[in-house]
Amino acid sequence: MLKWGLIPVTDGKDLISMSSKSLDTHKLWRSRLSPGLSLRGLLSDITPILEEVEIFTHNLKALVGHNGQWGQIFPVYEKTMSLTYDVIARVTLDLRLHEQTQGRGDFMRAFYKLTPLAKFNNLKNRLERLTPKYRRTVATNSKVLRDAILPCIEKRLASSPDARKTTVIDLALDDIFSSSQESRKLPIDKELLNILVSQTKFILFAGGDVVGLTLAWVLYEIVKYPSVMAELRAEHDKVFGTDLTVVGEVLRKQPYKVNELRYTSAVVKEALRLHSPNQTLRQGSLDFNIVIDGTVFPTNGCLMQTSPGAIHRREDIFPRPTEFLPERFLVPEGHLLHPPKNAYRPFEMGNMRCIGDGLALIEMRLALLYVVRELDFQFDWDGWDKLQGRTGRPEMVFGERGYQCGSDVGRVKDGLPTRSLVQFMNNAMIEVNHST
Ligand code: HEM
Repeated sequence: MLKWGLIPVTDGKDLISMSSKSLDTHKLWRSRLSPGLSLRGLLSDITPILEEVEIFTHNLKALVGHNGQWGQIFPVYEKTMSLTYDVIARVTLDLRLHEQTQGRGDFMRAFYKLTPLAKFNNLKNRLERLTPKYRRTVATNSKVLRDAILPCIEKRLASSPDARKTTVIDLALDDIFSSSQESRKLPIDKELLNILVSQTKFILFAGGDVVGLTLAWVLYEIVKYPSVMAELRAEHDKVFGTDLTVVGEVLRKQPYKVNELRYTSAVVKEALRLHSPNQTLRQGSLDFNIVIDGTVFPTNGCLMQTSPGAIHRREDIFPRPTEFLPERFLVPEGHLLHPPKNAYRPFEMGNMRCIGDGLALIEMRLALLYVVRELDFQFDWDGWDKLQGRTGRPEMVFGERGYQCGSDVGRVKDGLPTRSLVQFMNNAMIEVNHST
């Protein structure tokens, strides 16, 4: 069922689709794709992530107001999304999308034509797949993606055996060729090439929107809680010193320093607690039943859904559930706020647990490190309503203008309309050069 849903995006040759057919194949490919996303793999070449975070910061700084004023309103979600796709494409395959510098390109346009076609297998959706329009959309846009991905894979294949290899696909290729008699060169088996294209698309699908969304929520929460913002800035000063111009240099020499940002990490985790994916899906099987109060529920032929977001807001598990309390992730075991074992699960658990959690956490920590000491933010829904010509009662959920809406992983209402301002530090305004 999951495989059927993913066919328009990945041709059904991706990690999740593999799990529907054979858990062993899923396990093998999971082990091949994981090294490039491991903490060690990512920190061994942090430059691509840093470069993209630096562009993100530069772009936000370009939107501050002049003379210490708040700048124009912009949906910050669009910026966080461009950042995450630029990062993930580089980390996966050294594919440069340039979404942050050149705006929406052909690749992402094609990608976003395909992803809404990932749907449940029901009569209506089966009929849709028979239409010429559906077939045309899939064929045209899949070609755009393949034409961009294939040359990158071929370049990786052609690279010298001694060249330093850090991307997800590079390390997967190392594994494939280390266990076979063949050497790492073209041409390779056509089906293997198809699988690599499919896995690349799937990694973007699984890890793109969700990181962009979470980062927007992190910003939302830290603006709501000024004491958290202050603590973040204090930690950044403590770990990296107060000279903001050397942060990149320090990180390039000592990437492991990012692990010293314990409070920043806790802030990201707490934002993920409150704004977790609404659902995750697993394929049921003959050998897996759910037992509730002694009643056995077979799962074969069903999709099972969990909702980490709902668990994370249970008061009996997470006391003061609606408050933003990063200290939950800093207090020792046994403390009332310490999350009980297995309760905190934004990346889910088990053999299909997220393999991109390390990248997500590093990227968000770095974005905060670069941005919060340079800029202040405010969210201006009233100003946004005016710009959109909206009148009438504002839409709210739980008394807040900022809420999650939309389908799939969702999006932040109105893309989180934001204004930014240069941050004052040590009574001196940080220089922001509007012309760069
Ligand atoms: C805040 C960020 C993220 C969240 C909340 C998240 C959440 C999840 C969850 C809940 C699952 C498990 C689904 C299930 O159990 O059925 C999952 C799987 C997965 N995620 Fe993530 N993810 C994030 C970022 C990423 C990133 C950045 C990548 C890639 C670079 C990624 C790649 C994957 C892959 C490949 C799987 C499938 C694993 C498998 O089937 O073995 N994710 N993610």
